[in-house]
Amino acid sequence: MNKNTNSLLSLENISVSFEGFLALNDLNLSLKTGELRAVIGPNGAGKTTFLDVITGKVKPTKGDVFFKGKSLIGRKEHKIARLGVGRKFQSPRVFENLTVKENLEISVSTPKSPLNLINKKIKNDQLDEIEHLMKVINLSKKINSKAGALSHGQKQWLEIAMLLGQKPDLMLVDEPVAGLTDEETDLTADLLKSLSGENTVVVIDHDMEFIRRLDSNVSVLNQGTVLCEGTMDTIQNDKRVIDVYLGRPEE
Ligand SMILES: Nc1ncnc2c1ncn2[C@@H]1O[C@H](COP(=O)(O)OP(=O)(O)OP(=O)(O)O)[C@@H](O)[C@H]1O
Repeated sequence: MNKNTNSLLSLENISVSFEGFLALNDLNLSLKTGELRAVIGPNGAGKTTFLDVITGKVKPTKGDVFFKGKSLIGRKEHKIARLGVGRKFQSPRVFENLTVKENLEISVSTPKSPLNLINKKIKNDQLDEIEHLMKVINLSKKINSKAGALSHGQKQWLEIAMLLGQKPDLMLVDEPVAGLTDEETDLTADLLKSLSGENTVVVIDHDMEFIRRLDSNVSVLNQGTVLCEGTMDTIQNDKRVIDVYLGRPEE
């Protein structure tokens, strides 16, 4: 039974064992609809495994995951995606030889089929949606550019828009600013921040300036469990977080 009935997502007492090694160890974490949540932690803390459990890629050895009141345990990855969980991996996966517009056409087309694109069966409301998405990611001027010609940051934003086009109820975004310039990093934070409220978003990253700019609640993972949760100011002043992750400024 889902204990957190107000939550969109809740992981309850989740453990994952890889041949006896506990990558997740009794992890509890829940999210409300419309929330933006950052998840940070040292290398090997279990952040990727946490996402893998939600998407059904990894099966927990213990515990339960509830999404929209339904248990996700035992469901196949594509079924979980169909239930409304969307994931963006670290490196952008856009179609480089297609234009920005064509990439977005694929993401908003239903059912997803290249034939829909070839036949130009894009409905008016889908065209409105594409226009809206291009404004969200500020790429309206690049509408007819090949995705392959975009900067790394612009590709990341295009892929975020493609994910948005699928209208998931939950977006999982894995290290979106790795390799981005400082300016692109700030713009990515502002973009993700602007999505909260209408969208529920989990962002994993190591870049603390980026996490601060998200201005969201932060969950700190360590050794497969949640060490601390709260605002950036709260977690930055938490002795346990300083000890295991942030470190102390050099004297
Ligand atoms: N398939 C696997 N088999 C064995 N051990 C694994 C497997 N996947 C992950 N692990 C181990 O589980 C632990 C958690 O890994 P995970 O990738 O979730 O951490 P992370 O917080 O995402 O780390 P990073 O910040 O380096 O990406 C690590 O010690 C990792 O070596």
